[in-house]
Amino acid sequence: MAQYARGAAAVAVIRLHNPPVNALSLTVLQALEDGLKRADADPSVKAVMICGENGKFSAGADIRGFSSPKRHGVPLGPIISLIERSEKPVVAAIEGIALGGGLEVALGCHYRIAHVKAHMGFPEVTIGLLPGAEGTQRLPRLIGVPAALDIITTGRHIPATEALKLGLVDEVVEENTVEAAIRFANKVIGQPLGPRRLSLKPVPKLPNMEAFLSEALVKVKKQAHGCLAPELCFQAVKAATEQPFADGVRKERELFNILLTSGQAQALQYAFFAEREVQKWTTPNGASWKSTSPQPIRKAAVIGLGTMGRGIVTSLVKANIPVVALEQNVEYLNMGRKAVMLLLEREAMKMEQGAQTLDFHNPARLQFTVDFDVLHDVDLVIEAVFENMALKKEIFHKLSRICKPGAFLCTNTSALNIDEIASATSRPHQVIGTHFFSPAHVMRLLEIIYGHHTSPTAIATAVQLAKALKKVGVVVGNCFGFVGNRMMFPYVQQAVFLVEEGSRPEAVDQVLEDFGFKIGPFRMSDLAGLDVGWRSRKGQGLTGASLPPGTPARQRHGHRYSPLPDLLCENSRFGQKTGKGWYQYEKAGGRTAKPDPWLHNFLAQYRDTHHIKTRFIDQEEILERCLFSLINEGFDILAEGIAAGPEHLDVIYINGYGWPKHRGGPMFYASTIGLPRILAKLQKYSEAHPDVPGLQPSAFLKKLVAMGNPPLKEWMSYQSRQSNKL
Ligand SMILES: CC/C=C\C/C=C/C(=O)SCCNC(=O)CCNC(=O)[C@H](O)C(C)(C)COP(=O)(O)OP(=O)(O)OC[C@H]1O[C@@H](n2cnc3c(N)ncnc32)[C@H](O)[C@@H]1OP(=O)(O)O
Repeated sequence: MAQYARGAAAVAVIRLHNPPVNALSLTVLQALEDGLKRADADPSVKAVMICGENGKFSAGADIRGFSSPKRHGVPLGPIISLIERSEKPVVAAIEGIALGGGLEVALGCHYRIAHVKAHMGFPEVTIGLLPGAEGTQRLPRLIGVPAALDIITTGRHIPATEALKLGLVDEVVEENTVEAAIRFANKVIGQPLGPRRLSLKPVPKLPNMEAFLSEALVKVKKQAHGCLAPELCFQAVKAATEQPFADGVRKERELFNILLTSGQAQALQYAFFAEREVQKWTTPNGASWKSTSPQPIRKAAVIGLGTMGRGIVTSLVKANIPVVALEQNVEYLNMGRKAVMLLLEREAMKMEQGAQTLDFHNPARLQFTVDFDVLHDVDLVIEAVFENMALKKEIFHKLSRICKPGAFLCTNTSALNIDEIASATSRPHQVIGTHFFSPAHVMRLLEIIYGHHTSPTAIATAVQLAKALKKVGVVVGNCFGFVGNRMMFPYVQQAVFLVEEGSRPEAVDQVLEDFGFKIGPFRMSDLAGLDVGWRSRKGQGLTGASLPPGTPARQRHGHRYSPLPDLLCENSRFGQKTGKGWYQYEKAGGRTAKPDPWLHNFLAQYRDTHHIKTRFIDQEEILERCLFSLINEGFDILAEGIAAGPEHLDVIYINGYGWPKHRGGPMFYASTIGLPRILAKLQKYSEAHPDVPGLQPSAFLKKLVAMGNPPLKEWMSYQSRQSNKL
């Protein structure tokens, strides 16, 4: 709702009230309209001030309302016009946030006063929409086309100080914003309102508007990766430059409706709520966020300053957590120190642009050492050495001796068994997996893996750490590859099988990049380094010296196996770092992937050697075999209770594996395709390839189809406790 009250003297106060973020529900909008009409009708009211309850103006329209079948109700646009038409000055007092429809309300007001810590923006593009309450028409009239396009097509939040420079707000205050706005309203009583009505203003002209717009469109399309909303946001702003206000509003509405019914908006809004839902973690034995408090992390340590360790140290410093960084010897320590300092200097430069500072030259905040004893007083250790169980166990054994009793011991691993690592310590309840993604100071995902003995407090503390690092922490159970990599294995395996059968790396990558992945599986493998998987396969006895003599080249444990990735490594093709992998690069460390005739020849010879008849593989088969095998593994993960729900898998894939957010994550995508279709296709492909377990439909998928393809929200109610492997 919105509360109506009288402020000092002749100012009516309308306070938006809908905790926690004052979203503009139908009730709030109705109350806002009633308040405006009441103020208009009262001759003793000379001005109106609109603010939000609890130090937040408004987070905009209620996002849940967009997918509600009863969406029709009080529309926001007309209420904003009502505010603008008021004959009494209306002042917005912006505290906390004014986002989306909230900012549109503020733009309808004649004046805007913001608190210095407030943020504003039009994040609609991030949930697949555009500012559909006349915002695309008012904002360019107020701050000009370049700034409006930037804000509307990126959805970025801008701080009040920037808003003041852009002319988006009239005043920024450090004191009580509501009182300042009431004083301001009193001062402007009687002043002409015409020039303050944005719908009456012309859009500021640019000397080269046409050229500017065509360049801007190219940039917007390039960054969109198949997402519709940025381009339609652009079209709406363009309409403001070409048409009168009323026509621009009509165009805005038309584009808004296209987006609303596109399916992408639904996917992006699902992703928005999924990200919040996974914060409310639970485990199969009943531990949960509700009943567990995290421990404070006042000081942390990172062991190992390779690529991952460097990124993790940088993340911790950025989060203002004092860090001890440890390496095994002085040579590695110096190399690590240099690399960390370089990363931090770059981060400091970026932060200075946003008027923030980064303190990392102070040894009390960042200390480098080779001495384990220095870790005696840290609250949490993140071990980030390479994937070697024996080494990790040795380190954890040492840590459990040196660290203080309450310290949490985290291992950054992408696949190894948390329980086995924990077994090397005297405190397995304080051991937890924290799987960072590279580069660790950039990537948002943190997979948090609890073992058999991990305490709820350790889980809560790791979740809290993720928040402090501005990451999305997703809590999952312990199995080989956890959630993300476990689902990735069959996906990459299919990509390699497709190449064996007749496709090419560039063809497979193209299909998956057209689908919306930032990078296809072969480009990704080249970037990560082919030797990483090779080492792991050697460790598992799948290749290398420990392979029993006589093992068929293309079979392991009775299942199909492709030795192609091993053969590339045997030819010293490790990917980008060696300038050759599935592609060729301009030099070792180069980044521009070019199809490689050597590889094409090599593939032809390989197929000849193994009597594989090359066949043409179409895009549909590439997409389905890669994606459906990944999704199929997801159903097994859900059945085993490794993740609490499909949202977890989707958040992991969007934030850690470049899955296109506008497709909502793999499990959401599966729900939009329809589970019966996925099952039928998997059945078809598994009949053609009976020796590939990843294509055998998951029992849980079959069960859901048998239960009538229930909506994603209901899937977990069909999971049986017996199949829980935790
Ligand atoms: C016909 C024309 C109509 C429309 C034009 C207008 C369109 C719009 O306005 S679309 C909405 C645009 N606004 C947004 O996209 C803002 C989304 N929210 C956020 O970015 C963040 O929530 C926040 C910055 C506002 C706050 O962040 P934080 O403090 O980290 O809290 P949470 O994100 O955890 O949010 C708390 C709580 O609030 C729920 N929530 C937030 N915003 C909305 C919203 N706009 N509608 C509905 N619910 C919202 C969020 O889900 C959390 O709820 P739970 O605690 O239940 O998970």
